Formats: sequence, structure tokens, C-alpha cells
Amino acid sequence: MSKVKVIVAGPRGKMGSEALRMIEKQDDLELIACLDHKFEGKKVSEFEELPNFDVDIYTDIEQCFQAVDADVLVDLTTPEFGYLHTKTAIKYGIRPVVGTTGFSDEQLQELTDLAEEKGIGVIIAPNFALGAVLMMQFAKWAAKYFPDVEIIEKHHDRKLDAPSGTAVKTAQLIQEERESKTQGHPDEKETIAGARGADVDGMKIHSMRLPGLVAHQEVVFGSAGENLTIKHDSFHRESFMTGVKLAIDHVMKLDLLVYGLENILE
Ligand SMILES: NC(=O)C1=CN([C@@H]2O[C@H](COP(=O)(O)OP(=O)(O)OC[C@H]3O[C@@H](n4cnc5c(N)ncnc54)[C@H](O)[C@@H]3O)[C@@H](O)[C@H]2O)C=CC1
Ligand SMILES: O=C(O)C1=N[C@H](C(=O)O)C[C@H](O)C1
Repeated sequence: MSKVKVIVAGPRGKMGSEALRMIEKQDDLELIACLDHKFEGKKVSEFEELPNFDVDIYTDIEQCFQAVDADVLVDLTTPEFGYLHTKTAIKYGIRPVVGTTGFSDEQLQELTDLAEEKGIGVIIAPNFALGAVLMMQFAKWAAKYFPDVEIIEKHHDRKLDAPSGTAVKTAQLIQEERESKTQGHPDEKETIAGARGADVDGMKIHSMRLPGLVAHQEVVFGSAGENLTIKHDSFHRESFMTGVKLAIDHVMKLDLLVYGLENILE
């Protein structure tokens, strides 16, 4: 059985290091290089906190792609570099599996078009935790009966993007199910800017950032005399790894871009 050859971008990060630990446990995956913004020429094994992989760290993506023969790029970096890495990987015919969040709609469209033009598989998943994917699907279903909804997402205070990719994706899924709707009192006024949260088509998204949190979301639906709350918690980043592995396996069979893990779950 030939192994899927993987590059991980962001190996020293919270998610990237967890992805290395996941890859170490798989018989059918091989880590062949890492991409970082520093430590050019060092080996992953030189970092005590990382698994003992004898593979090189590159800081130049083109140099990396030319030096090694990769099947998949797993990107867990920042919105700016995640987008650049994904675009470059598609051009090189390397299949991106992207967990990085914070891409704009325009960037997602551009990557979708590029993948189609190249006929190459890409998976961009705002959340790899299977429980979170189900939470989003349940929320979409509930929106059919409860059009009034607010999303509360809570994350660690090192997170760069707000709202979270998961909250944005949840709002998009709900939008597919409900008619556009303004919520709250028609004359409501914020006496402190931002009090009512971000607005997506009348839906409010509230973002909390605190030390101690990992990744949590509540989708709260309201109707006459009742509330329904759909809630998911990731307490550890291991929660995302089943989805990362699933996406690596699946991306090898795709020839277009898929946005959201729900589209590859059977
Ligand atoms: N889809 C999902 O299930 C999940 C997605 N995320 C997303 O993944 C991304 C990473 O999250 P964390 O690991 O928590 O962040 P982190 O800050 O711990 O790690 C990011 C890593 O990227 C590296 N980096 C920065 N610029 C780079 C570049 N030019 N080339 C290569 N590496 C570079 C940094 O050195 C850092 O080690 C974020 O966008 C976050 O929202 C996080 C958790 C789950
Ligand atoms: O930055 C994080 O931590 C997470 N980011 C993703 C998001 O923006 O939704 C997924 C998960 O919530 C953790």
C-alpha cells in the first residue's frame, strides 16, 4: 500500500503539532516536510515538544513543493498565509486540506474556481470536529422551524479571526434554510457599539475570547414560550483530528473544492 505523502504548514502551532501527533499514529500517511515562517533547514525532530520526524522545515513554499513530491498539504496557519499556501498548492497539483479559518467569500470563490480549473481536490473545513459538524447540521434543521436565532461562539484568546469560521459557516447553513429576517425590536439601538453582536442577514453572532477556553459554540433558537439551544464543546484539539484524517483520505478522490466536512460525511 502506498502512503499518502503529507506536508504540514504550521507544525509548531496548537493544531499543527496535534496534526503531527495524529500522522505519527497512521500507517497510511507519511510526513515528508513542514512549512513554517522560520527555522529554515531545521528538522522537526530538533523540536522537543514535537514528534520525532526526521523531516525538513521549509520557509519558502515554492522551494518546498519543488524539493519534495507531496500528495497533500495540510494547512493550519493564519488567514493570510493559509490562503496563499492553498493557492500555491493548487497550482502545483498538491491537494490542500485546510483548517485555517478567516478566508473572505471572495477568496473562497477564487480558490473554488482555481480548483475547478485545475481539476484538483481541495477540502476547506472551518471545523474538523465531527460533533461540531453535527451541531451545524442540527442547527440548519432547527432553523426550518425556529427562524429567530443567535450564535454565541467562545474561543481561547490567541484566536486571530472573529467571528469564528464555524460561526460563519453555521450562519450560512441557517441562511440556506430560513427566509431573510430582521431580529429583535425594529427600533432597538446600541448604546455601546457592538452590544448586539455581528449581523449576518439579521442573525446575530457573539464572539467571546478568554484564556482557558478551547472552541465552543451555542446556537440559540427562540420562539413563543420556548428556547432551543444546540451546543458543542471541543475541550482538546484531539477532537479535530478524526476530521483531518478523514479529509486527507477523501481529498485524494476529489477533483473540486469542498467547503465544509458535512459534504464528505456519509
Ligand atoms: N478547522 C478546524 O477544525 C480548526 C481550525 N483552526 C484554525 O487553524 C488555524 C491555526 O490555529 P492554531 O493552531 O490554534 O494557531 P497557532 O497560532 O497555535 O498556530 C499557527 C501556526 O502557524 C504558523 N505560521 C504562521 N505563519 C506561517 C507561515 N507563513 N508559514 C507556515 N506557518 C506559519 C505559526 O508559527 C504557528 O505555529 C487558525 O486559523 C484556526 O482558526 C483551529 C482549530 C480547529
Ligand atoms: O481557532 C480555533 O481554535 C478554532 N478555529 C475554528 C473556527 O474558527 O471555527 C474551529 C474551531 O472553532 C477552533
